[in-house]
Amino acid sequence: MSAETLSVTVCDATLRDGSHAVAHQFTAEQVRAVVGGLDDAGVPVIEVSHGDGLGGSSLTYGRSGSDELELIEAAVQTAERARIAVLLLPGIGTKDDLRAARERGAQVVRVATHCTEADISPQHIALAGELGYTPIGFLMMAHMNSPEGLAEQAAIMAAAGAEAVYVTDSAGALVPDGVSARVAALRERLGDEVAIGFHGHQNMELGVANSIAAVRAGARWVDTCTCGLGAGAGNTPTGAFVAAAERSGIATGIDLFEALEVAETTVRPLMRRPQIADRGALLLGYAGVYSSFLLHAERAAERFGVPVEEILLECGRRKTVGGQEDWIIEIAAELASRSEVVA
Ligand SMILES: CC[C@H](O)CC(=O)C(=O)O
Ligand SMILES: [Mn+2]
Repeated sequence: MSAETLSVTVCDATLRDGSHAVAHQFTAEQVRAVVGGLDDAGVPVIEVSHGDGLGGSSLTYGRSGSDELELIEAAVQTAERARIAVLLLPGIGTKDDLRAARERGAQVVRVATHCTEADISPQHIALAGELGYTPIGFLMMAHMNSPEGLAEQAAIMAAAGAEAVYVTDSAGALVPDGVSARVAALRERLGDEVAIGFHGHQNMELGVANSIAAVRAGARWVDTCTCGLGAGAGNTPTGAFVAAAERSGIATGIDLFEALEVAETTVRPLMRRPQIADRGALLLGYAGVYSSFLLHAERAAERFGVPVEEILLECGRRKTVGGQEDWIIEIAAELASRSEVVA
């Protein structure tokens, strides 16, 4: 296939992954402004949910400032062309959450599991199909499984009815070769009936390069966030991806200049800190730690008076996965008591 014929569906996840970066405090007014701008720019799919997916509002993951169903409804009412997507992690979100979001007009759902636990997704994927969603599988922390192992997991999601399955680099730990190998393995295992997606994080500043590598290896869905707003150092920035894709002969259908306009006028003013790969964020990628652990680790570091880097490196050594946010506190407490013993 020549590079000129490649085209991808971009899902802008600013209003979901970006929710981590604003402590889940998006308002309906902000959702309308962001969705309006992205829709005008031609972004075909826009994801809106708590950062940890439907039902994520909790003490463990952080309480939402606004009811996420109202945010989804605001997005649906604003979008003229774009489809609104939601994220669901079985065990955090429930089947009732899936039904409620569908009633508010969400059309696409990504059912997310750890990269070795696709077997907890079939009932949610099947229900999503019955409800009329486009069901998509989302294999998180993809660096923690081999290409072949990940392909086996993807096959479970595909058999349940997923129309696409994502290689999700939750920790921003993959380099382009690792992305290509995983996408190629899924491609070979799933054939042409099921599309492959890629979701990247910027912890080692490879979001755009990894996304282009994914497309070259056969991915046809790519996740981005406007201004990169997302967990850790953020996600593959929408503007940078659209520009690099255009220069690489990959069609996104998105108007670069309009995407940059919504970035500068609507999303950048919402940012609480710059999305950069500073020491903590970079170590997430290097140590292979879930991007959304960064803010939890920073809070624990302050509370226990220990270096955030030590917490993150220990999370990496323990191979922590999503849902184990409470370990961050435990690790910080242990580090603090060890340093007391030394003193
Ligand atoms: C907790 C859900 C998580 O933020 C999903 C995601 O975007 C990822 O794994 O990268
Ligand atoms: Mn993410």
